[in-house]
Amino acid sequence: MEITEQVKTIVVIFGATGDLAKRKLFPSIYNLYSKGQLSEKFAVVGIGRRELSQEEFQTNVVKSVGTDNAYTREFSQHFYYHPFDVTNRNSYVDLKGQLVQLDEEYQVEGNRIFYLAMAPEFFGEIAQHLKREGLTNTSGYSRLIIEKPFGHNLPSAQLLNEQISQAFTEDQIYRIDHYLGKEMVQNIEVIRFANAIFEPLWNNRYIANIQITSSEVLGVEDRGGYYEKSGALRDMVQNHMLQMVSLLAMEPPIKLTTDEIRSEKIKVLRAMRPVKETEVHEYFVRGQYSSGEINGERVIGYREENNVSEKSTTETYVAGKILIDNFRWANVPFYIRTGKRMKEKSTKIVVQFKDIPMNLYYNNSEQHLNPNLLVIHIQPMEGITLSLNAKRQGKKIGIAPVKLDYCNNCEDVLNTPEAYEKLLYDCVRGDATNFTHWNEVALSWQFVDPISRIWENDEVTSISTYPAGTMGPDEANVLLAKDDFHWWSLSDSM
Ligand SMILES: NC(=O)C1=CN([C@@H]2O[C@H](COP(=O)(O)OP(=O)(O)OC[C@H]3O[C@@H](n4cnc5c(N)ncnc54)[C@H](OP(=O)(O)O)[C@@H]3O)[C@@H](O)[C@H]2O)C=CC1
Ligand SMILES: O=C1O[C@H](COP(=O)(O)O)[C@@H](O)[C@H](O)[C@H]1O
Repeated sequence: MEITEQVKTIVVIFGATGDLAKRKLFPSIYNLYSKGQLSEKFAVVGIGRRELSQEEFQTNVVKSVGTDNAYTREFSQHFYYHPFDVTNRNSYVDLKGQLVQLDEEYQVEGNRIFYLAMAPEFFGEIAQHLKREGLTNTSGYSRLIIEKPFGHNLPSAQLLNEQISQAFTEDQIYRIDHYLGKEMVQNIEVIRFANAIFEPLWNNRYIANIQITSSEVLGVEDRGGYYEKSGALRDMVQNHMLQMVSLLAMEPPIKLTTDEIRSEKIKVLRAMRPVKETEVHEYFVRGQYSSGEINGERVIGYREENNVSEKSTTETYVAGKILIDNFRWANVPFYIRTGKRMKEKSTKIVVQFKDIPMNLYYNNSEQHLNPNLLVIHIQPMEGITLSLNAKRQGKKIGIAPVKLDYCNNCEDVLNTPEAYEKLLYDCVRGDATNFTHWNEVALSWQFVDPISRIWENDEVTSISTYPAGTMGPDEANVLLAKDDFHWWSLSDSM
């Protein structure tokens, strides 16, 4: 039986009237509470500027949880609203008084988590006010959860890191990458290191290439302003995609501790071959969605979205080839692609094994055996598929592809905890393994910065478009074709 560790803490959410709090944070805290992972000894203080009464704030919490009954109302009684402008230093004194009072009332033993669910320009200032006004000085723990984006490029990330490091030490800082909270992303490590059949093959002798796709059907929605400055490279590649690459490529850690795992991931990021500015076009492809059709409905192009320039060259799609210059991965391409308004919502990893040395079954050169594929289905379906070749029934030597499937969430789709729920629980327990260390953030920016520099200086006309509802621009297919590979279809059923 799994032993549930009950935790006591106060969580201060900066940005508690925002979208992230409503859609992800309140429901996640509720799930922890209803599963008994949060004890009765917890309180949440929400910060925002708008005027809301205590009752209105608690009603918003109940609404975001989705069920209004005695239990959820009782849950919402743990929530307190404290409106102020985070740039106003004096307000932190009042907040401190409130935390001292709640600490006593809920007996949380001085444990405090400060969750920055706000625009990044406030991160440094909030951290510094928390320190100067003594809110981080407590008898329990004091931790900072920080949302993405962590900077815009390496220099801005360094500046931000310096600011928050004046108030919090590295082991108090929890930088969220919500992909690291996904069940099947966490499973990568287990699939690799708990199975005798994979690890011996997990290298350049047996693997031909690895493909990671994270495609979305949604467009930029109401985030045009943010996305114009970010684009898919900063929004998805710098963080989620490179994190998946590092989990797939890292060496087995000597122990499953936070430091050991992070240290192995950092080595991968260090070994990634830098893309020279002159080679960006050879290794990376970008695209922008034009109008198209998704699920039978017309959708507008990126340049017609709200808060997007009609001449925008911001990429909504990126495909790239990454090489890792170490003994294990020399010459094995890791292909990544991610984009908005694509054909389907899906995150998948396909490990393509090398062909067998000699094909005994077909002596005509037109017929090939399918390579073995290990597919890790991250979302929406969660599971693993292994594609093999087997004898076609009845025929003398006919070969048919067969699949061994494991579906993680087929029985109960609702049972998989949300990434935010898992990450919050990790933070209250002090487990930073699934958060990104500063060195990971810095190395990731170092890798993507030359690419964005080139793209930002490119001619306006140089961005390819792809119709919404497709799998991206054709150049992404050419990228693999140059190496005699192709993208494996996402619609491969489980
Ligand atoms: N939404 C999402 O799905 C995701 C969001 N993120 C990140 O999370 C963070 C928050 O995003 P999101 O919730 O969407 O943003 P929203 O714009 O929806 O919310 C912003 C919040 O900040 C508060 N706020 C803004 N300025 C001030 C101020 N000067 N003083 C006090 N409060 C202020 C707002 O409160 P009020 O309006 O009451 O002043 C509101 O609660 C961002 O860093 C974003 O990049 C990351 C991944 C996904
Ligand atoms: O961080 C982000 O991730 C989402 C995609 O997350 P997923 O869990 O739905 O795959 C993306 O839509 C967003 O632009 C980006 O900021």
